[in-house]
Amino acid sequence: MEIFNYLEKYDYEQLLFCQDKQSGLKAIIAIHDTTLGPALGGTRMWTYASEEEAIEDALRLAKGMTYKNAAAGLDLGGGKTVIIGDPKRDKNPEMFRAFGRYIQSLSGRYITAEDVGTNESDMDQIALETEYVTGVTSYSGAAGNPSPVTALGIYQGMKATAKEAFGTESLEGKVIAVQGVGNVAYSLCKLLHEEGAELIVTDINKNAVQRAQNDFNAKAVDPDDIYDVDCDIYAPCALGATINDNTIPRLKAKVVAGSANNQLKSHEHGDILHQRGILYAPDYVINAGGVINVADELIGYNRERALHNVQRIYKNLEQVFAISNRDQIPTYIAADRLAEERIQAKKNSRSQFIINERNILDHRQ
Ligand SMILES: NC(=O)C1=CN([C@@H]2O[C@H](COP(=O)(O)OP(=O)(O)OC[C@H]3O[C@@H](n4cnc5c(N)ncnc54)[C@H](O)[C@@H]3O)[C@@H](O)[C@H]2O)C=CC1
Ligand SMILES: CC(C)CC(=O)C(=O)O
Repeated sequence: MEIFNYLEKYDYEQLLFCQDKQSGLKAIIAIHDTTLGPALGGTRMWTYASEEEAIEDALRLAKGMTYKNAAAGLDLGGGKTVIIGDPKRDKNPEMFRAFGRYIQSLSGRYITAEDVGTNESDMDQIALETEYVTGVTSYSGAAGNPSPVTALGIYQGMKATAKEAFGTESLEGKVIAVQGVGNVAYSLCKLLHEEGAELIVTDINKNAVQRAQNDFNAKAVDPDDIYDVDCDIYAPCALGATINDNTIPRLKAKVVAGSANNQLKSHEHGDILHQRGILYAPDYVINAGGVINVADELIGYNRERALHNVQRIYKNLEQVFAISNRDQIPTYIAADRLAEERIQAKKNSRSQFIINERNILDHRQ
């Protein structure tokens, strides 16, 4: 990868490599855009096939956070971290403390939270070294695990999408295929089950599948079969790029709405969904619940306010669908326009975030 070419092409600000031999930390922090404020985005720990794959993931996820935070109306820019390693085998507290010191060295330009492979205890370790971490449990007024709130946002967004596609927001009796039943999707399945939806689930983790079968009467299929099942809604809740050339022709659903980041392998797959009449709820609009929740920590966490703000996802999606219908464009382009307009408006008066100006962190208690 020609790194500077890539950074220039998609207008990234910063890419940092952080290494700590003693703890085994190998982290990549990508900061995409801080026009709206400090970059907030989670830390993913994953076993990447190569360093290049890890860099690409960090970059793509960071850009997604810029758009997510902008579309959600947050005064925050976009960034993300990936830690290379197996979260089940390679984690240790010192690793997250070392990572926390690297975050601290950025003086607030980047704030972290959980993502795939990391949890509240990891954030608590980071918090021993830096205040620029959210989703922690270790002090009063902490937001804790964002996943259930992300799930609530997906549920709201799925209802808005169902209303647009089926003429009713009710999910009762709808058949919903859920790919990956981890932290977010387990809570999502609970809400869907309570509303009377029929669930078909898959996961590479057999225990996760078993739990969904026991708790929600879900039907289970093998991981690769989830694309072929007869369903109304496909909910990708595992990793990215599952909407691609191989899977689109197999989808029976009328709606794609789930929590995974970067669901479209590339932009053209958003065009193909549009052409096929499959309504796509843009990933970074529908899955903003977690970041809305942890961002509230920055102004003194109030759960009631955070949950109230998460309800905005319903309206944000209605706005995306209205732009898409008005301009006859795919929903992913409509969402990009919404986010880019907000960033551009701010860019007219200022650009990068620097710590010694008034910003969201001024409210931190
Ligand atoms: N946790 C949060 O609050 C947020 C999460 N997201 C995104 O939502 C997605 C899920 O996040 P979490 O639930 O936190 O992660 P998780 O790690 O708890 O759950 C992901 C699940 O997907 C399964 N999985 C992985 N590859 C699979 C495959 N090929 N087929 C079937 N299952 C597979 C895993 O075994 C795991 O159970 C990720 O893409 C994440 O970036 C987005 C916004 C916020
Ligand atoms: C998990 C969230 C709190 C932040 C994030 O990284 C995301 O929304 O993808």
